[in-house]
Amino acid sequence: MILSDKRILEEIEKGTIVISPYDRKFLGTNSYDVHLGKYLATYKDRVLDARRHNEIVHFEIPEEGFILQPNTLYLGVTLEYTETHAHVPFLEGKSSTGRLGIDIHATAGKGDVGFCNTWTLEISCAQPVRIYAGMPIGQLIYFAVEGDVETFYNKKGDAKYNGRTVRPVESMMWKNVF
Ligand SMILES: Nc1ccn([C@H]2C[C@H](O)[C@@H](COP(=O)(O)OP(=O)(O)OP(=O)(O)O)O2)c(=O)n1
Repeated sequence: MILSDKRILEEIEKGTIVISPYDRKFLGTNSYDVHLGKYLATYKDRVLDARRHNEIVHFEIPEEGFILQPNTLYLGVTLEYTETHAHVPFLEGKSSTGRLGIDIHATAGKGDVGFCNTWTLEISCAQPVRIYAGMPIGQLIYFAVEGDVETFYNKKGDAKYNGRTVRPVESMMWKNVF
């Protein structure tokens, strides 16, 4: 079950959903619009290695915007810091973003109950496209959970992406043992 606008508002009032900054006008019928933060990053190396810590270089989107190029993975970040303590948050693109040929996540759209942070975006594009800090980029939807949660993401000792990061966070796949 996906939460409606009224339910999202109730959860925000209870504190079980936190979205910061928050503006009522960004609440849709059953989603909340999130915006692109000013930091982007790209990997230093062209060839990535899933077993290694692949380092990234951060940069700021200038006032006049930044042109994304195809065949490059950009890491972006939502302007919004979020906390979701009782539901499963999902990050989805916006139709208007998709119609510009922009993908905002690569395979990972699901969040965990207890996730507290900004969202890292794995951005790619179909053709060159200029993007701007602060533009609407995606939407959060919230699912009700069936059953009790044993380990909330923010209580998991090995959670890789919890925290309060204003810049995108690179893959921590290297922390998995395989
Ligand atoms: N595009 C996305 C998708 C998810 N997340 C956040 C919300 C999730 O709660 C958290 C962890 O996501 P996964 O469980 O998919 O990631 P991993 O399994 O790789 O990491 P972990 O071992 O920490 O669970 O990352 C994010 O910032 N950006």
